[in-house]
Amino acid sequence: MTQTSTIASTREEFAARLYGLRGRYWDTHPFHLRLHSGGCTPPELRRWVANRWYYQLCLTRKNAAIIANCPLPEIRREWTRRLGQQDGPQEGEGGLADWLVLAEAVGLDRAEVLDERHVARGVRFAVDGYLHFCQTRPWTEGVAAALTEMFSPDHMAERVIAWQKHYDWIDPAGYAYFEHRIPDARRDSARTLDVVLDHCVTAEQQRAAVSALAFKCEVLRAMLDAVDYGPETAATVEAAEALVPAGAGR
Ligand SMILES: O=C(O)c1cc(C(=O)O)c2c(n1)C(=O)C(=O)c1cc(C(=O)O)[nH]c1-2
Repeated sequence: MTQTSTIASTREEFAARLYGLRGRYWDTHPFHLRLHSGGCTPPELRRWVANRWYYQLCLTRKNAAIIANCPLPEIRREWTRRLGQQDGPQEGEGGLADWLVLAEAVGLDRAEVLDERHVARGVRFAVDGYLHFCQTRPWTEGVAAALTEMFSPDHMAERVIAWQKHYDWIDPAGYAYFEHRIPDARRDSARTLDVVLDHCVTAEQQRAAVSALAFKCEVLRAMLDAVDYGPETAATVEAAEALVPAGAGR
């Protein structure tokens, strides 16, 4: 029988345990490797962008859930700043607006992103699972799950270089999202790590934080499994209704 330790790690050991999950980050997923090596077709690249939209949409809601679950005013005050990052101070500004510019830069219409027609069912389940996790777990675990951002800046920077090299048909205006996000992610993730190290101090809390970060790595990789699988999307109401024989039940 394996014994789970009841002795908390030191701050340094705990940070090393969190960094230890680096290998499970989505940068090494086969789809990302292919995307960065120039092996994706334009429709595949568009599928990645249209599916990531669903993740971007979830970010403000999961941050609001973390705030709702947190009893500490100083953390709530600080986390509130993150609510504006995707939504922006007004219409047409912020991360979501930048993502729509990216979508157009790769040849998608705004409408087909907004109506989520390309969102794969696996992406929907993975992202909804992440939101549910942040809504139902202690706030410290929601914060720990955001630590994938520690691994994201280099990956995002490599993405921009790879796309510019291999997909020169992309309108450069589309890179604004990553240009804004890379410095923000460096700053946010350093702060997120401090919050986790400060507030997860018992062996149990530290174990839960490591497991939250592992879960988030699985969420991100599951999204890519679904994007890699193909263009089949989740059944919409319209698609379900199309299966009903004409006149049936009417
Ligand atoms: O493009 C990427 O590879 C990537 C990864 C991640 C991540 O690792 O969670 C985020 C983002 N981008 C991102 O743009 C973003 O706003 C973001 C917020 C969060 C989070 O968990 O709070 N992760 C990420």
